[in-house]
Amino acid sequence: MFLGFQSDTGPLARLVVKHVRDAFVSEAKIDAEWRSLGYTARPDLARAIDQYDAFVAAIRQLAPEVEIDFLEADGTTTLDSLYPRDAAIATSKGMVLCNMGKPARAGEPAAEGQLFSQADIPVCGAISGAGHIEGGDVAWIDEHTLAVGRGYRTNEEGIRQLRALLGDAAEIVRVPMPHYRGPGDVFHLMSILSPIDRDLALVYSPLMVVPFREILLERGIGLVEVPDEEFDSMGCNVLAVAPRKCVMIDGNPVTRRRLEEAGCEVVAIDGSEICSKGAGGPTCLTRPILRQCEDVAGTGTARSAGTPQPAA
Ligand SMILES: NC(=O)NCCC[C@H](N)C(=O)O
Repeated sequence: MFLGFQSDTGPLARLVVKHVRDAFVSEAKIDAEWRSLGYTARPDLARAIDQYDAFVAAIRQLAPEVEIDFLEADGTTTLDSLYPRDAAIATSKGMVLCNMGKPARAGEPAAEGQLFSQADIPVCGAISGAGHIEGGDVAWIDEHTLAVGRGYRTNEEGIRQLRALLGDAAEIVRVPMPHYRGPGDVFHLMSILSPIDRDLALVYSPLMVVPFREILLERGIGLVEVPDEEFDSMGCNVLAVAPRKCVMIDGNPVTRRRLEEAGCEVVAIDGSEICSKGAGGPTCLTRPILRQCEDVAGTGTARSAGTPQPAA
């Protein structure tokens, strides 16, 4: 049986990112877009570049062999393209291109699709028409189970199309999301859930529906709770680079201590320009493409999107 890359916690072998230099592009572009996109303050480009370089270094510190594909600057996307997780979903059948719930982000899936095609990363389909889904609403909780948040960015039609695309490759668990701060806010499933290992997830339970929390517990996933005072500082948005090896935003000391007590190695980055102002944490900054397999025979081979699944 394989964990495969239908995982949000296996050792990262390959990922797609967009350097902030190529997402923010220029001072003029920042000036033109930050308010209308809902950023809390104007990002400082020079500081953002330094922070982004440190973020990539943190990933490489925990996963020295990781292969990183960088999206290029393009004329069809906004500052929000800094957060490539949201534009695609990784599955054993190939990548699924999303259809963004935030209209200003409409150009991002095609831009990622172009990179996938240049880099020979298979794409198995796209969400389209009235269907909306964003990758931040989607998380693997085991190799066959995909949790999908049904909120303001992801609708029923998007989930229906995703189900049809995946067929028996995955069971989709639909997770109703609360209204919380309303449609203008950035509030994804991964705002309240970060998978950390096969048996561990970081959660913010006050905004999680009971049936989903129970599903996590029934599947043997232990929960590390983010305290109230660290929710707005994105304490709950933590990237697992490998099982129990993670990158988080600094300024969340209680969450960090709880993760370390659960056996995690944690690298914290300064996210004041690249995370806080645009409301996207380390998981949002990355689109994992390939995570190394775990298999009971111990061959430990990695498979790319679209590689046929061995029989369980
Ligand atoms: N998965 C995520 O939570 N992504 C963060 C996206 C932030 C971006 N400013 C947005 O509004 O979509």
